[in-house]
Amino acid sequence: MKRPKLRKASKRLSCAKRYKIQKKVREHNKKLRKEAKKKGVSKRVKKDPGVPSSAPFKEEVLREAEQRRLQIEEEKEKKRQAKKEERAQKRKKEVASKETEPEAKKARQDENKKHSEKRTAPDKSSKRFLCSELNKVIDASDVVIEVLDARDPLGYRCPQLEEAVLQRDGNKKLLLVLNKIDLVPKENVEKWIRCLQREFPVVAFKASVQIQDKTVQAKKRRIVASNEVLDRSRGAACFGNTGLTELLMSFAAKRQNEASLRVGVVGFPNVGKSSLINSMKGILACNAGVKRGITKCMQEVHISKTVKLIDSPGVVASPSNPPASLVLRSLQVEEGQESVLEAVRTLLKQCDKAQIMLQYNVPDFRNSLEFLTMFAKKRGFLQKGGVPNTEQAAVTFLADWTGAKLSYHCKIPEKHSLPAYLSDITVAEMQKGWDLNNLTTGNEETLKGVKFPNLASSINFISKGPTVGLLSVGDIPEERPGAVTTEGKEVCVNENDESEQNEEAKEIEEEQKTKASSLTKKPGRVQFQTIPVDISFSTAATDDAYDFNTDFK
Ligand SMILES: Nc1nc2c(ncn2[C@@H]2O[C@H](COP(=O)(O)OP(=O)(O)OP(=O)(O)O)[C@@H](O)[C@H]2O)c(=O)[nH]1
Repeated sequence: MKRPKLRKASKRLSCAKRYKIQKKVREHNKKLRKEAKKKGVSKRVKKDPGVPSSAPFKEEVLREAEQRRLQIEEEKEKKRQAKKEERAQKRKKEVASKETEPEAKKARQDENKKHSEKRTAPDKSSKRFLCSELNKVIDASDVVIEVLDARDPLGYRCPQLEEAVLQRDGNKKLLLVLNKIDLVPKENVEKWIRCLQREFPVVAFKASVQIQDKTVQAKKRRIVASNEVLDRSRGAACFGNTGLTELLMSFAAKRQNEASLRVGVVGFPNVGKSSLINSMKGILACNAGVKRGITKCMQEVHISKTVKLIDSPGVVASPSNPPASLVLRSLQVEEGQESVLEAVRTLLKQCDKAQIMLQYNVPDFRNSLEFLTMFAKKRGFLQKGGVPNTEQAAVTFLADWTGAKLSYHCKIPEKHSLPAYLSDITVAEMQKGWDLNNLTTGNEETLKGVKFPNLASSINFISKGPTVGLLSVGDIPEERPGAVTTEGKEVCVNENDESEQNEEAKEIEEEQKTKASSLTKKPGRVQFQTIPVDISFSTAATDDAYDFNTDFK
């Protein structure tokens, strides 16, 4: 009898055949892996699952991880710097050996070098280039406007710049513009105007920070279809521009010169030079922004037939200034000479801790790292696994201090004396030619229009006095990449700063101790720390601060 046919073929195999197939599959996979290795394709990295929210001591674990990450980064940075130095030394040796080569060859090489230098464009970010551009602006100007940040007018003054303007030929006039007055209490602004007026004419100014269109056509279009709500917002409003324009135009009209009045706008980086020019022109003629050192070259902008404004790069601050001044007025963070975390530490030391806690809505902190960790959480600056991004927090914090938001103010010096380069005669000379009555009424109108923060919501900042600037290209040392490290920072220490330096050393030591202790801890054991930490990851972190400026009636 014939057996009925099965519907499906059986999967049963002889062992020999099964082993043969398995062997073939193994060989095929091996081949694929080999090929991938040759191409450099590595295995997919497993995703970090992070710390689960239910885990006990999540805060401590995250903080430890962050501190470990920072230490690893620091070590990497140190290694990088060491390599750079090694390379620089090698280069030096090479140069030294070349010097011993025959004279004729050397001369030929020099000639080639000269040619190539001529061909290559100058490095626009170099301090020497910025300094030479600034000098060009001073030379080309009839009137020089020194822009000061109203939050620390004394700190933003540069004696070397003022002296240079007074000493140049052509009877140049110097005018002080107190910018960003909307970030300072009114009574403080008034006192500063009175104080500074003893030396030079002062104009109070609030630049518009929302000018966007770049062309004159766009400006016309904007006027036709203006959005009332937008234009009346605090940022878009500009005060003091009409007064300053009239002042310059009346000065230009009094001159017996047909050429237009050239007005150089100078000051430290991010003080608002470009914003001032844009506000006076009414369009975005110069690039402005929160980033420091945007302006690299001089730029002329006609604001009327008789007046021409010249934008300039920021004054180069001398490394001999106190660290707090350098943090706010030099570009050392942008140039990589100082880490942003260190800059924040220096800055925090200048302020009242309680006011910082109130302003940023954070609980008490022991050091800058702890502050930044809490600040990062408040703002929602988190990395993978919920680790607070302290670096981003530091950048934001620093931008607040130099940019357009944070309100802080400095006290006016009790005693006033003229600086060495100014005499009563020079002061009188500087006041000549200006319509001073017009200037006073213009300032009064500006002060009436601007919405000021009140004293209670403004941070009390301790000014370090005028900042030393480098005005002569010869004073600026040749820049060697990576030559200055954070540890080897060249800072002039005067007697007053000594105690500050000791404090700083203590703080660094404390921070390092916390790092070291967290690293030596045995895995699985969590140590208790009595740090008040806010664990609410509120999305409205920045909104819950009480705004003292708003009338909630
Ligand atoms: N609140 C406020 N912010 C201002 C004012 N003027 C300028 N700013 C802001 O300050 C920052 C710097 O302004 P810029 O005009 O780029 O400063 P700058 O001096 O030209 O800067 P550099 O190009 O670095 O030399 C920007 O974020 C501006 O929005 C002001 O009157 N009030």
